[in-house]
Amino acid sequence: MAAAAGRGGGHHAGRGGGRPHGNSPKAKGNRGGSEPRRRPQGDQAGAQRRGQGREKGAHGSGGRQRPARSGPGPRFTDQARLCAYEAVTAVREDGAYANLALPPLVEAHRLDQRDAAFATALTYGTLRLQGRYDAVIAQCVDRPLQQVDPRVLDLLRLGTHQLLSMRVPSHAAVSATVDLSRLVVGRGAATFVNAVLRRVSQQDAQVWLDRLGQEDDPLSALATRGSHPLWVVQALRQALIDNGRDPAELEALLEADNAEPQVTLCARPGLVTPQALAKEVLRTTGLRPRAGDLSPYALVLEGGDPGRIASVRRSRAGVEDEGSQLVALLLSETPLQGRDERWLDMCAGPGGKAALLGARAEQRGAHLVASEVAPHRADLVDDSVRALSEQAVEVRCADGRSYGTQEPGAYDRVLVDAPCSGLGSLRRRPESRWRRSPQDVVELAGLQRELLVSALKAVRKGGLVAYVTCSPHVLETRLVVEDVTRALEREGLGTELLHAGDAATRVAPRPPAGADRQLLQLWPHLDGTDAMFCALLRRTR
Ligand SMILES: C[S@@+](CC[C@H](N)C(=O)[O-])C[C@H]1O[C@@H](n2cnc3c(N)ncnc32)[C@H](O)[C@@H]1O
Repeated sequence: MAAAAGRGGGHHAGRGGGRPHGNSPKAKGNRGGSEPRRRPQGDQAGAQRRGQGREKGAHGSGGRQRPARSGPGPRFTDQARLCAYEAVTAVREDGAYANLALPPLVEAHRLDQRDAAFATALTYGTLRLQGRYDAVIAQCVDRPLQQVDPRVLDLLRLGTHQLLSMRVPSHAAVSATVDLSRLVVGRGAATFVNAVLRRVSQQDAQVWLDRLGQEDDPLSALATRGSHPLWVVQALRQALIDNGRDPAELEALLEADNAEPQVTLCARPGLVTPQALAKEVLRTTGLRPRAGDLSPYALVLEGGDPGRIASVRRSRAGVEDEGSQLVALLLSETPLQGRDERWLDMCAGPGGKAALLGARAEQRGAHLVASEVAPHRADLVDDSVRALSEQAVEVRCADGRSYGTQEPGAYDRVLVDAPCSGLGSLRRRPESRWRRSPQDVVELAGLQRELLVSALKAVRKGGLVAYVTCSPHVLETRLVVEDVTRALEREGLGTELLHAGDAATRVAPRPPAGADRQLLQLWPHLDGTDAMFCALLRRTR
């Protein structure tokens, strides 16, 4: 059914019967039994970059990794803004992901820490608030934005972000963007950018916000001001209502999506304690982290580069949102009657939850199969669990949909962290809101149903399944659970929906905002986490 990805190939029950993984040198090496299980080279962050480099995004910006003025002649002095421009353009032209495109650009432009932080804030902020800025810019140009050279529009968005959302003095924001325009597009563009940004700079951010969307219906106005596509705003409103919340929270939710998330670490149990990790963070970064609210293993930092922390580099700790930590713990910490030895993470890549579950499995004498369909993401899982023993965690490359038929009733606990629209993690993926469409949600909802069916068949009677998404969209959350449990009931497979809110209250240092509900939904504006969803199901028949 599955191919072993790097570890545990020798004791894999279905090895060789499914999706081949022979292209991976690591998998080959392990099959031959000659490669050491723990790879000696490389840190986690570096390995993630290498792995992600095979995903859409990094290769898209491959042609941009050289500073535009690195050849003969004077080096353009404002490398930070040039770097941000190249990142934003790579996102627009090549479909790159900002989080993958930016690091190699920062390196290529040889930015120091301060400039790297500036370029990152400028790139991410510009992409997140692009909808709002386009509405501002549209009021300052005398033609439809579709008729503006897209490179010039990128420059105008970058300039507008500096003017309205960063602490850059107006004259500096305008003149620096004009200089950049002259360099990357030409003189004519620079004159145009100068005229438009001067108009933008005539009002402050609040005046612009008050002016935006005045002639629209209230939801469209909110979408423009909050810089989200209208269909996303409608879906989020529906999700709030579906979870018994006041739709008036919508504005706060959109604003939370527009804020920079804090850096959260997970001190993987048995590998490093939160206390020891906190000391290490202080020593390495000078920052004093605070304990998490929702996960006993979480530490929250105001900033800093987690790649510098040795425990992170050695996979004893990882960068992981508190919401992600909490939902993994809901699966591992909810009491179970009978055997509790075989755990499955069905959609494990890149491996944050697998590492936390694997750490708990190791402490409890259980065995985790961390399974992922995409070979390069299975490699990332392998990297993320490398501090754990081979007895505790086995990484496989397999389609999660096959477990229900290939290994029925074999597992005691199963996590389905399903591929989803990601509408719950818009803070982290600044461009994703502009890329996704309602059609994506419909397509993903089909796959999510198949994966949950497979999980409920793969778990033994009395066993637990956690169905998780990083989206609050009703189609990807409650409706998946309801449809699947109803359909399986007709086949004679019974399930009981446990109270995930109560389970969260038992696990989390502070109960999340939605702790009163059976289906747990976390919220960026209330919990400070991604909008993770978790349904906890026990198989009864
Ligand atoms: C939301 S991510 C999982 C995140 C992961 N659990 C973590 O905490 O790092 C969903 C993953 O499911 C994988 N996936 C997509 N289709 C799949 C399938 N049919 N079977 C197994 N995994 C699949 C994707 O490649 C992606 O890595």
